[in-house]
Amino acid sequence: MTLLRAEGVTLGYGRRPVVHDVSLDITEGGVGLIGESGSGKTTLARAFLGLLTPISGNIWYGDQTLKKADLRAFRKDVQPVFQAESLDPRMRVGRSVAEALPRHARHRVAELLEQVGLDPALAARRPHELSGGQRQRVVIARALAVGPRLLILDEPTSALDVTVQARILDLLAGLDTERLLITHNLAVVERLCRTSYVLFAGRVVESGPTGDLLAKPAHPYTRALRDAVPKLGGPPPEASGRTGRTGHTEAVPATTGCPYRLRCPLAAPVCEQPPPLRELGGRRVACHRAEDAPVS
Ligand SMILES: Nc1ncnc2c1ncn2[C@@H]1O[C@H](COP(=O)(O)OP(=O)(O)OP(=O)(O)O)[C@@H](O)[C@H]1O
Repeated sequence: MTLLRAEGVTLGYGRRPVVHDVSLDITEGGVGLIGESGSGKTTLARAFLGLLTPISGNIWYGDQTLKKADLRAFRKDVQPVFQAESLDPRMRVGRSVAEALPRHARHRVAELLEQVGLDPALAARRPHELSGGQRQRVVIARALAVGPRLLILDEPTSALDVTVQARILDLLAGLDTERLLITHNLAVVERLCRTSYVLFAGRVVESGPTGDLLAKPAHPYTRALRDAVPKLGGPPPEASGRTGRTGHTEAVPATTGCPYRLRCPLAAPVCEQPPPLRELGGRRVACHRAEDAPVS
């Protein structure tokens, strides 16, 4: 049984739904949630952390819905890793990590800092006295303090330069916790997630093994994302002239039929009908024209 899973979850703010009918299992080997800004990734992450209650559908923690689950056990099992800016700027980082530990285990700060590749002597510094990569390691050490089984990582490396990013990804890949990783960068999920879900306008448009998604995107949006993201270790997006987004920001999502149809090079009259999420070649895809997509 998977530790955490969403079943037909619709989420929103006030009465406005922004995530629609998403089902997602956090399976072994890492799960990536990919999509451009505003696609609903963080909203879904908040629901998985129990910070947002679904309008409909359920988040399951083992065999219980989050509503009925033992929240103490949940908070120990599932930990968020946010961006380094979430550290209290006034607090020495050793204390930040200590606060995440149970009282009887506060002596473990040095051990946790070492686990994330930091010199324990850095515990005496405040966040602004560390590099961006070091700060992100502190955030990871804090998340590891309670011995979680699953980390939920929201853009954990997006503020870092490419080489530092690669080292943080190495660190995350070496941990024996499960992970749900949220990013707009396919190169990051390629490194850390066996399975990926692509979100567009709050809907899953494609999901399946990450390697297959990248090698042969079935959905035109996955293809656009794949062709836009900078490669790890490659030139930064500015230098390559790529944005890391799809580059088609002029067309807003359609509110009827396929949400991607106003941007889609394959759009046809059939796309005015909502595409069901269907099995295709070992993955699930919500596209009427998936069979007509060029193969590559
Ligand atoms: N607190 C909020 N109140 C109202 N609307 C919100 C709130 N947070 C997010 N939204 C809206 O919900 C939608 C999804 O936002 P969300 O932050 O989940 O997207 P995202 O994919 O994580 O984007 P990004 O990559 O920029 O973080 C957007 O339209 C956003 O404007």
